[in-house]
Amino acid sequence: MKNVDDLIDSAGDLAARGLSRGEIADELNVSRETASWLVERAGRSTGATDVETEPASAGGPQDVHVDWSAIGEAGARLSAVGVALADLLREHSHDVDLVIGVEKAGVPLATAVARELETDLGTYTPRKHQWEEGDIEDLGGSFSRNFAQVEGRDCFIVDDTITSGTTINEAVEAIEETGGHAIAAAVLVDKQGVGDVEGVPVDALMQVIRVGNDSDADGDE
Ligand SMILES: O=P(O)(O)OC[C@H]1O[C@H](OP(=O)(O)OP(=O)(O)O)[C@H](O)[C@@H]1O
Repeated sequence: MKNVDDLIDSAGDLAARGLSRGEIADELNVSRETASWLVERAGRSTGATDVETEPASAGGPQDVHVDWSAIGEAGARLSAVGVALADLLREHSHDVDLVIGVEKAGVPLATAVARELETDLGTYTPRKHQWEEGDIEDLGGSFSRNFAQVEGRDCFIVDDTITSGTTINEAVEAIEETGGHAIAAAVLVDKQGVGDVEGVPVDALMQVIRVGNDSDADGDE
């Protein structure tokens, strides 16, 4: 995807296929607010009338779409990026023998990291993946039984992006609640500048730092 028009078209296609705002946000790696804004724009350009709308500021939501498909579509590139993420994580410990990938996009990256670090691999599915309706806070995430279990073990966490920080927070909490211990996390791109979650360092190969204040109503950037 090269520009916002491509994103708007994709959001419109996904909405037409019946995907929810949350699913569109997942698919396009943007926040839910941005997904709603994109779908609204797609509806305007096609004249569709069955589009849910949410208020958006005149300039649209402040978000950054991360398209890392050039890495994800080629195994060799994915492996190379896995080496870089592993190198970040090695700074925190040489004794960790479990890497937890956050479903879905974090898992292929975690697989590459686990291979590089010669560790076991586990996966965590965030609660939002099980959400259909009702209060998302009533749901819990889950660790797949097809992979290594986290109880009693130190581990690293790997994901692709941080947008709000919700998922990485949830993953750290879930690991601790399950009896594991998160030593550090690494992602490709951190849009939030998380730094750490409850004392667990969070590293990123790239940080997105917005410069200037656009239409920021608070004028505090
Ligand atoms: O910091 P947050 O606001 O929580 O957003 C970041 C999360 O959102 C994406 O997952 P998502 O479930 O949307 O997509 P995926 O299933 O393709 O990984 C991304 O892979 C992170 O896990």
